[in-house]
Amino acid sequence: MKYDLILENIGQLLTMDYEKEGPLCGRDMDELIVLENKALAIADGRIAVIGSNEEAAMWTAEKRMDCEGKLVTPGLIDPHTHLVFAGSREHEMGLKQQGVPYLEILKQGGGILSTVKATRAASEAELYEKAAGHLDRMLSYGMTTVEAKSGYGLNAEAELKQLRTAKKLNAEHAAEVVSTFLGAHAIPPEHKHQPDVFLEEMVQLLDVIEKEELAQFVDIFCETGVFSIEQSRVFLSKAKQKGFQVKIHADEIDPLGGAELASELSAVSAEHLVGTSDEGIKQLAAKGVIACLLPGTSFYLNKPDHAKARKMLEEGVAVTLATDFNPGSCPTENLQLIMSFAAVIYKMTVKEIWNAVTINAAHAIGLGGERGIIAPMKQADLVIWDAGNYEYIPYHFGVNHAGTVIKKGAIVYEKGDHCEP
Ligand SMILES: O=C(O)CC1=NCN=C1
Ligand SMILES: [Zn+2]
Repeated sequence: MKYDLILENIGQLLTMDYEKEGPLCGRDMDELIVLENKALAIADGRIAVIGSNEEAAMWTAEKRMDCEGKLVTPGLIDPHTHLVFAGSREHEMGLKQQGVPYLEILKQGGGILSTVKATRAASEAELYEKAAGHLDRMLSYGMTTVEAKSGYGLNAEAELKQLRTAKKLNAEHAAEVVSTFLGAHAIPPEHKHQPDVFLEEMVQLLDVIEKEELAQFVDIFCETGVFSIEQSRVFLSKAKQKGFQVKIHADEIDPLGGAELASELSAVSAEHLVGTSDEGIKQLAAKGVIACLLPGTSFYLNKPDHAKARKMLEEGVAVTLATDFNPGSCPTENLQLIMSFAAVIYKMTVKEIWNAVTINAAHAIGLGGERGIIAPMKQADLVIWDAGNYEYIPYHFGVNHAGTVIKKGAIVYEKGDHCEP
């Protein structure tokens, strides 16, 4: 048969353990399937066959790419971003440098609420154009699938505007976008003294979100001065009753016990987890809740503490990593940089890191077994890296190592200057 594209002379091919049912947990994360000197063929957007270079010499295709001994991996997956928003918050850097805490800026009507003001004022077209630019950059970093949360609308009209923008991006942009409804992201000024009335308004939105298929997941910012454990429990339980899977921003600043609540509700994932207790970590492992860790955020907020990734791995938790891309607490689209932070700050091994940004990230956004792996008949989302081995990417930090990015079998990004490592 004639294939569409053949990649040959692949130095190292990371397929990830695609025969594994669920995400990799604990010590299993420190295993990596690395195939040396391979070739693969793509047809109709899917991996057709993986073989030797000698076998590939007999294959025919529209296009052949000589990977010159470079590393090829699944496309990176970012399971936690706030992609769709208007405005920016560079002015907050000065406040943070003066030691004004994140929650204090929010309390004074800044932070999330200043992004809410800009997002409410923006049109859907303006939100789309801005988010598409960020998505272009993510794609250039090798990030082929991205989760996008709402949460800068905080009223029916603006939340739906954000979610419809994300849905349109998923339909039209080369990258894939998975949506999460985070209407419970903060208490808007108009409901400052009646948070429960606001939460009920957000619950009422769930029917139209489900009808228009605008989100697969529902999330809440469970935090001091935002939403309590009890408010989070009620809100997420109502979302589950309506058929949504749930996630939770948990223990980001104060250790309220969000991880324990995530376990109680069998959430798909619990996210941030900087202050999570040892008991909370045990419960995450026991209930198979994926820990989505965001080292860029605790770095950028200059936090003295970071999520206890090593403890989580020792306890058998499934860990994934994400940028937490947002205009306030982590304004970076660069998941490769997050991989470096995970190595330095969390002391995660490079094998654990690669599993965290591929196979485990896929499971955290409902795409387990479909994305974040390279296997026959699976969608061909791949990166050819400007590097000869998988250790090089987190090691050489702060730059973009993606050479060629392939989404559904099509080349969607090619770096102009192929700089040698
Ligand atoms: O500050 C932001 O805009 C995003 C954020 N939500 C919860 N933590 C950070
Ligand atoms: Zn977040």
